[in-house]
Amino acid sequence: MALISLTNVSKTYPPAERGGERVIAIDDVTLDIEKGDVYGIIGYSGAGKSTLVRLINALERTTSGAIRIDGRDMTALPERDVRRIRLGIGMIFQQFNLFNSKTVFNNIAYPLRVAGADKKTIASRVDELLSFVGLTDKARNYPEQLSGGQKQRVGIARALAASPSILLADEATSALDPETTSEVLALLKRVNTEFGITIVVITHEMDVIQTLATKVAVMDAGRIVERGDVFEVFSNPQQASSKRFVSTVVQGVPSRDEVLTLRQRHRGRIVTFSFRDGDVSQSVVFAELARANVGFEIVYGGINDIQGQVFGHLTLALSGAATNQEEALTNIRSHITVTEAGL
Ligand SMILES: Nc1ncnc2c1ncn2[C@@H]1O[C@H](COP(=O)(O)OP(=O)(O)OP(=O)(O)O)[C@@H](O)[C@H]1O
Repeated sequence: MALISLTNVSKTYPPAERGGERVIAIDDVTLDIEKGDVYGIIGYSGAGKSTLVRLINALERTTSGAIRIDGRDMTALPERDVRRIRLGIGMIFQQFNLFNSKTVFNNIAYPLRVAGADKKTIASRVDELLSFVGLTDKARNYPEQLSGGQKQRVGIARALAASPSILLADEATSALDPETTSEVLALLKRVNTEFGITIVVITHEMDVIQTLATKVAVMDAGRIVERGDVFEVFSNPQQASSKRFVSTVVQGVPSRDEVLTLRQRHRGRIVTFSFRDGDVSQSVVFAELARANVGFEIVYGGINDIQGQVFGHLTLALSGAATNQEEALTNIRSHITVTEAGL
């Protein structure tokens, strides 16, 4: 049984003004997240990612459909029971949402106090968490005395205080610089592997997906348009909208504007070859081009590594007779994916 299970979930908001349209933020989403998963939710701004997470946390109620946490339907339970289940779900945010008037110690202690834990239990649990996030020496400091990365580490410690089985992370590293992002991602990885906590991460950052997520769902206009293993979805997206989104975050795919510039610079046909671990080597492409007497220039490219599995894209401007180019591309297409750049 999935730890988090959404069945035909929809969420609509009333129109912002009289006579306006209702906003369909989530549109008939069915999704299973298994215990131990790190599930990435990605997609353009406004796709419905944050709403989805607020529904999982029951901070908002669904318009229709069921959300089960460990088999219990949150949408059918009274508020008292929902509150108890919510204690088992930690949450971290882009802007950290710490209490600025409380010390680091008291921020982390807060959920334990709300749950009615005694002083001794609180002290030992907070010490344990401070040590886990590497901030033992900051216990008496206030949030404003901390760097962004340190604040997020406090956020993580606070989210873990009540020993949740699920951690929801809404753009948790988007306000951090790349180095600090790596540190926080490494910490989240440990949260998953050492404590077995299931993590749902909303992000628009490739780093987060690359280093942390095991599975991913791509959202577009309130729907999940594609889902699955991270490497599969990123190296070979199937749906037009996920192709579009993925191409904006992976290395090596020229954007539409870049393709326009490439077309101004090069007269020939411009094609992108996509390689994945386990495919034939790039030398097959060059051999087929040479065999058909097709000239080329390498005009764009890049490699992506997703937890040890590699895929990449190479864009070439071709020259030579059109029939020769077609013959070479037909042969290459039997080995790897070939797309006309910009399509
Ligand atoms: N409380 C609300 N009232 C009305 N409309 C809302 C509300 N919350 C979200 N929406 C709308 O629902 C849609 C989905 O919003 P949501 O914040 O979930 O998207 P998102 O994918 O998280 O975007 P972002 O990446 O920008 O945070 C948007 O059209 C948004 O305007």
